[in-house]
Amino acid sequence: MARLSSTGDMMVMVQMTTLSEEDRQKFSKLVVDAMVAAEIGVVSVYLQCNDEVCDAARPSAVLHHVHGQPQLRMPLLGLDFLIGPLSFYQANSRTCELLYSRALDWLAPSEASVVLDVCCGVGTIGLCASKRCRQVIGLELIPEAVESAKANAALNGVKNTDWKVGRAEEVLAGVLEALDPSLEVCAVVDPPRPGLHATVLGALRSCPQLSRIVYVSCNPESLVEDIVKLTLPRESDEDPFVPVRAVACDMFPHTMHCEMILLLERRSKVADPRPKGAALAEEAQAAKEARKVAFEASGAGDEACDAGAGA
Ligand SMILES: C[S@@+](CC[C@H](N)C(=O)[O-])C[C@H]1O[C@@H](n2cnc3c(N)ncnc32)[C@H](O)[C@@H]1O
Repeated sequence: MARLSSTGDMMVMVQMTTLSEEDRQKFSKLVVDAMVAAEIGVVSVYLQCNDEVCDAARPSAVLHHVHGQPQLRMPLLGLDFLIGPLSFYQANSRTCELLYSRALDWLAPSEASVVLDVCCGVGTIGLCASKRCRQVIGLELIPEAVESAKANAALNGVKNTDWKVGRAEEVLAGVLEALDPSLEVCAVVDPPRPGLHATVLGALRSCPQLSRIVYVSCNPESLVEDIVKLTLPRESDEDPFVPVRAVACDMFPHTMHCEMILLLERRSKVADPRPKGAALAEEAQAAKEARKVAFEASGAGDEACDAGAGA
């Protein structure tokens, strides 16, 4: 892994199989000497022991800091972020600024609102939002990233943030329950490729204080699945989200991949652009589909078929 800051500084993490102490020292010297001699701005080098057959090391993989700074400084939208080798950071710093600016413009938090930063990494989006809102609450799986988020808040003099380490699917419901019900809430979600856990989608959808979601996604397939779960009308709740606008963001130029930003708002807050008759017909059809899906999921359909077969 090589990570380049806009300052020209670079962090490098080299994976190797587990070596004896003596061999590791020799290998480390070769790597560091070569990188320093190359004069390409390497200011931090790590070795990671990975005995797997793929490059995704286990979270418990042993890490050795063998040269320079333990963290890399990444300036972003007027703030500074210190990041370690295990934390996620957007691959393209220039496009990342465009993406976060657009995401926060669409989120448009009021000064009185709480911003949830779900899958917050080192806290970049939440910290960039912190000046515009009352409080930021970040949720993140990787402990190193949460420690960086806390350190980055302190580094930038930001005091209105709270960071929770753990799986969003285990932490979010408790966070929402603990919120003062009079507060307005909006959320940025930026999950990994598989998208959000169903529990997270359910908690977001059923939180009445939550008026707006900005979904940042690196995988259009899981994005679509999650948007359907947030927006499909159901008989049990009156105010689902509706997709309002979306834009693709070329985070990975010269590849087939792109990042998406999608804004969702509560249906009651959005004027329906469809002609009235068409809207009613579409909703009746959607409700019919939803009833069919619920009926099939309950297994009642199978029982009916079985009964029919036996008759
Ligand atoms: C695409 S990255 C986005 C990070 C951050 N928002 C940013 O822009 O730098 C997704 C983040 O979600 C975290 N993550 C993955 N699964 C998670 C889960 N179940 N609950 C909370 N965070 C999770 C990853 O560790 C990673 O930091």
